[in-house]
Amino acid sequence: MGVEVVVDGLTKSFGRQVVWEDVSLTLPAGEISVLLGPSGTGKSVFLKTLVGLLRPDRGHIWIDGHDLAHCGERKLYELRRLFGVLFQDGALFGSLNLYDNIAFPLREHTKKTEAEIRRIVMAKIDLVGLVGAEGKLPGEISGGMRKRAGLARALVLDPEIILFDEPDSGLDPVRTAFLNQTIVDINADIEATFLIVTHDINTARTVPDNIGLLFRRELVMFGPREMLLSSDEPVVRQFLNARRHGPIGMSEEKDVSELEAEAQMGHDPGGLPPIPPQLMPSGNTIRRSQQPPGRWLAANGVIPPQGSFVDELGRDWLEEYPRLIDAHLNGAK
Ligand SMILES: Nc1ncnc2c1ncn2[C@@H]1O[C@H](COP(=O)(O)OP(=O)(O)OP(=O)(O)O)[C@@H](O)[C@H]1O
Repeated sequence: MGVEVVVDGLTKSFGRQVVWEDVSLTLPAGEISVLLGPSGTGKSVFLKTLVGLLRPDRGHIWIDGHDLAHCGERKLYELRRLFGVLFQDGALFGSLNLYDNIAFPLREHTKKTEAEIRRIVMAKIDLVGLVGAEGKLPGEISGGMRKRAGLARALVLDPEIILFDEPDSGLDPVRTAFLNQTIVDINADIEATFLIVTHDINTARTVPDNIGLLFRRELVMFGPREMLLSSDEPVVRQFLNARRHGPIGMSEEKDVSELEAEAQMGHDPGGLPPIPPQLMPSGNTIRRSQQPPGRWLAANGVIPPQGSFVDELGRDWLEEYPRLIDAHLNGAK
C-alpha cells in the first residue's frame, strides 16, 4: 500500500535564487496530499526534486530507508521506478496514438510480451475512462482526455507514488470534477501515495487528506485537510479561501506599506466558510487511508463553522460516514 515519503530540511536554489529552503514534510503512505502556493513559489521544482530530476542543495528525501537526494545513479534509477508522474500537458508523444503512448513505458522498461502489454494498457485505459479512444492521436482529443491518457501512462508500471503537476490546468469545472473523481477512485483502487500540485481551490478543499502551502521560499504549513481549512494563519486562510485580504498581493507578495494600510483600515478577514466534506470514492466505498470527517477537529478541540461536512445533496457526512462504515462492516460479515 503506497510508500511513505519523508522530506527533511530540503533546500533548492538556482544560482543565487533560493526557490525554497528547509522544507520538511511527510507524505503518508497511501494518502492523497495537495501542494499549493502562488505562481513561481517552486511547486514544480519540488515535484522534480522529489522524483530525482533535480538535485537539492541540502536536505533528504527518505523512501524505503534510502535517501533519494544523495544516492548514487543506480539506486536513483531504482527509486524512480516507484514513481508515476502526470505532467501538466500529459507529456504525450504527438506522433503516437494513445495506445502506443500508454504502452511506451512498458516497452522501454520491461520485457513483457505484446499480449501482456495489451492486457495492462487496456486495463489502465478502462480505469481512466478512455475505452474507444486508444487509436486517437493526442492532437485529435480534448485537453481533459490528454490528461487522462497521461494518467493511464503514469499508472502502467504500477507506481507506489504518483505526482500530479496541475492535473486540472486548462480544464473546465465539470471536467475538473470528473478528473478529481477519477483521481480519488484510482487512489482507492491502487492505494499509492499521491501528491497533487494544483491552483484549483475546490480541488484543494475537497480531494486531499493533507494540504501543504508554499509561500515566500518556505513551507508555511503542511498537515491534515481539516487543520488547514480551519487555520487562522493569515497566508493559509487567504489562499484556501481565495480572498484578496491577506499577505498575498497582486504581485504575489504585498509590501509592508500595503499590509499596514490594510491593517489601519481594519479589514475583517471574514469568517471561515463551512468545511466541505471530502470527495468520496464512487460506489459507496471508502479509501483505506481515509479519516472520518471531523476527526482532526474533534481531536484538537476545534469547532467547525456551521454547515460544515454537508454536501450539495444536503447530506451531513458527520452522520452519513458512520452509516457507510456500518454498512461495510455488515456487508463484510
Ligand atoms: N531549470 C531551472 N533553472 C533555473 N530556474 C528555474 C528552473 N526551473 C525553475 N526555475 C525557477 O524556479 C522558480 C519556481 O518555478 P516553478 O515552475 O517550480 O514554480 P511553480 O510554483 O510551479 O509556478 P506555477 O504555479 O506558475 O506553475 C521560478 O522562479 C523559476 O523561474
